[in-house]
Amino acid sequence: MSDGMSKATLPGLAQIRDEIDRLDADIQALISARARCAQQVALVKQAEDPEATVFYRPEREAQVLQKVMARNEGPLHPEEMARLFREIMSACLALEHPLRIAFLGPNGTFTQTAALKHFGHSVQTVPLNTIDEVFREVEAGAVNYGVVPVENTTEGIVTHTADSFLTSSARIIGEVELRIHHHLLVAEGTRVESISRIYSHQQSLAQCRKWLDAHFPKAERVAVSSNAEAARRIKGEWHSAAIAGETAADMYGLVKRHECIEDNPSNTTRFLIIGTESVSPSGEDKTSIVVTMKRNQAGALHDILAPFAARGINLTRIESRPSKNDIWTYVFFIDFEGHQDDPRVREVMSELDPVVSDVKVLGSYPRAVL
Ligand SMILES: O=C(O)C(=O)C[C@]1(C(=O)O)C=C[C@@H](O)C=C1
Repeated sequence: MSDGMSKATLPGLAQIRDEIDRLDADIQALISARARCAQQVALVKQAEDPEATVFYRPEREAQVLQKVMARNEGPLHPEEMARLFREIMSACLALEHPLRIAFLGPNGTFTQTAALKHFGHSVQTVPLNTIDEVFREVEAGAVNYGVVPVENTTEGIVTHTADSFLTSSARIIGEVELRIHHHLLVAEGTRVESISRIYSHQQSLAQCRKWLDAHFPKAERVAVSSNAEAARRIKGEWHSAAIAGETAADMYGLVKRHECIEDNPSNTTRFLIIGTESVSPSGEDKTSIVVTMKRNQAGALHDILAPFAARGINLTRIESRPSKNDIWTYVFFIDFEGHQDDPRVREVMSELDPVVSDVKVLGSYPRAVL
């Protein structure tokens, strides 16, 4: 016992369980009281803006989770405690207004896991076939928000997501990071010696390249549209395996033959939450912009970065992509710390204006808490 309680001073099992029952009743009453507060909040929000009531408030949710973690005294880990509150808030928000969240499907993808990590389990997740469709459904208002992958620590930027922002009116309203663990999955009864084909998404095959070279050098690697699709395919193929995550394994009733086979143990993917509203400052925010350079402009990158450096604003990502409009012109995707309403950020934006051909704010949003 870590707190020095010896066996002799421990209360009996029945007594401890009585105490747990009492605490559970208290916790339950408090959660119900909290849920009633959320119902009142919903009425206030509706009264303030009856035409376009915005129930989901990412900045407030981030603050609630930050407070939970800051005041946590153990023995539960701060992130574990925040995850519990994540679910309580998710249930409270569902009472106010149930959310529909589109994600890059099918069911069982890492993107769905990211969506549930961000919004909690009281939302309805809607699988869509492509990143384009997620953007379209969000813009059309057919769903409340969307979740798309944007970068991976091993494989870099998800170009399709980045390029979608060039033409879409959707805004970034949040981010979520997920540690990606890949497993080699087989159908019940498949013998490892008989595996001649391995299905997965192209990015996952790349993230497990060294492991595959070492363990299955002869197996054919087949890229499919998602890890969940790979898992679905091997259900009836006794000579095949799939590389996918925990959720897909559970969903399709597969056996994990080898666990955590990713080459980089800190393999992490960052996802963006997209919507149509702008988010108020939370105090711990990031802003994403896309800057179109002028053609053949000497020192262009320096001109873009100098205003940030002058104000000590930390850049968290900078990525260049070909602009879709003109050959040999480029756009820069830049993420930095701060909110677009911060005076320092406003100054940077007004300094950028004359030195670039275009600058578009994709959104300011709370830094990922979990
Ligand atoms: O504070 C609010 O605006 C609420 O609606 C309450 C609450 C919560 O449960 O704490 C629920 C949903 C919002 O996204 C943010 C917070």
